[in-house]
Amino acid sequence: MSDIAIETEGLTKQFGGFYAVQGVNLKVRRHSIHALIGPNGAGKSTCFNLITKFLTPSAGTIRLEGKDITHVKPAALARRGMVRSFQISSVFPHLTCRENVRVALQRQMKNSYQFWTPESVLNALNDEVDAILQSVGLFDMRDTLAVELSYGRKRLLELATTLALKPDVLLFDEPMAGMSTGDIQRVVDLIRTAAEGRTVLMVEHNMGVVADLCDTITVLQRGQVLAEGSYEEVSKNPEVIAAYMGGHA
Ligand SMILES: Nc1ncnc2c1ncn2[C@@H]1O[C@H](COP(=O)(O)OP(=O)(O)OP(=O)(O)O)[C@@H](O)[C@H]1O
Repeated sequence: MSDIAIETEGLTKQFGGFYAVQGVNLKVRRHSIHALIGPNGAGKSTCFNLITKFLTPSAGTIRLEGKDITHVKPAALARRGMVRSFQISSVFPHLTCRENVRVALQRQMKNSYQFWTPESVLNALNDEVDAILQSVGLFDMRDTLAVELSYGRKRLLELATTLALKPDVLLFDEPMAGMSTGDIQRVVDLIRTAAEGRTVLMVEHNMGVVADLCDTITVLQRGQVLAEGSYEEVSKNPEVIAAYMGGHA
């Protein structure tokens, strides 16, 4: 078995005549933490949205564990073990933290439509729910409605619901965006823990986080791969430095 979890070949997205992503060949090693970085407008979000199937590529292929997923629907990806985190939509505002995580666990157990599941069975899930809430630091707020949580805590709850799905591959789009310094450190620690035995691909602007957390970094510029390697390697690359200076980043 190859050690590549996600692979893109010639990945391309055109908007009108404009190439937002052009011929991107990406290899994300299994059980690594891989970041997509680059100056504003480099094509990171487009690339990420192509891989998570929120956008349809104009050309190219995407493989997950060697299987072509180019035409697989986003909802079907979760069943293949690939889950995109930090979608506000993954949290139900009028359910408590506990209920939110429980719903996600039930989804993972493919019980989501069994509304008649006896309360005793559901209660058996509570230990697992509480363990997940502990791990993200929300145990004390287990009975609080999601809508009442601060922004940072809502994001932690989203991470909890994502972890409850037990994904093999976790995808994060700017997981630190809008978070306080304290929450950033918590999420860095959480992602590091969550990444054990999993593959993580993320778009991240915070270079401190990228340096601290990521094994491999792909630098995009004008829709193409400019450089790839460890943070040490790419941060010394003169072309990368020039790209960031040009982008005033
Ligand atoms: N739906 C769209 N229609 C037309 N152009 C688009 C569309 N989405 C993105 N683009 C363009 O594609 C290019 C890449 O955008 P993208 O958002 O992928 O870059 P990015 O690297 O994520 O940037 P940022 O760091 O600013 O989020 C930009 O020039 C953007 O204007």
